[in-house]
Amino acid sequence: MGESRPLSRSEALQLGPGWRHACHALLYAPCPGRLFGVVPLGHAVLMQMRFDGRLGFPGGFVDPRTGSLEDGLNRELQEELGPGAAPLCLAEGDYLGSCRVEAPQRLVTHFYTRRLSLEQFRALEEGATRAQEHGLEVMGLVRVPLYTLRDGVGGLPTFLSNAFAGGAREQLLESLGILGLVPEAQLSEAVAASPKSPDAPQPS
Ligand SMILES: O=c1[nH]cnc2c1ncn2[C@@H]1O[C@H](COP(=O)(O)OP(=O)(O)O)[C@@H](O)[C@H]1O
Repeated sequence: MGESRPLSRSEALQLGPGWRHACHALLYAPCPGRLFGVVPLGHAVLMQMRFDGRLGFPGGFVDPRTGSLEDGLNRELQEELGPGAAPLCLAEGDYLGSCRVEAPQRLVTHFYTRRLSLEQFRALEEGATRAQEHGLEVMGLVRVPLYTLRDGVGGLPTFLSNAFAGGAREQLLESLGILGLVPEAQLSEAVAASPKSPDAPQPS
């Protein structure tokens, strides 16, 4: 994946036909539970295990020549999350930002976030096995652990050492900070402690 550069929605939509567009969304809900009765979960954040073994957000390629970005995103969400995604109907107000990447292909990614109730979030999880792409492009949904365990590595740092599709890891980190789901200092510590980070203590 080449270097990714932010650009505005209107700049993105003015790019020529040689550019492909993809929209993805972070869906989240406040989650009052505690792991082992002790560690606060904070929020449930949805990602998915993809067909290629990488983690990503629900969404996919869209064609802005045939409809709005959000039309394309909502269609992809239904294919990947099932009919339970239909009532969500993401809109321009859910848009967070866009990035362009030149290599290996000319791609613009558009990112959205939507806060759900925990009941809505659970209904999505329960319905996802009936989605058209379940077992095909989507192997299953996962919740992102937002906490860091007492060993300093378990939880978010270890989650971040997975393989991610495209710019999904950067989108996750940026939106967790912007939405205030994880304090910035804790995010930076999790990145540094992630077992694949060059700054992390390496196993001897
Ligand atoms: O969560 C993500 N965030 C950012 N880019 C992603 C994410 N998932 C996939 N991509 C990239 O977006 C493009 C579309 O991939 P995706 O597999 O979502 O489309 P599709 O479902 O229409 O086949 C690919 O270049 C992929 O690398």
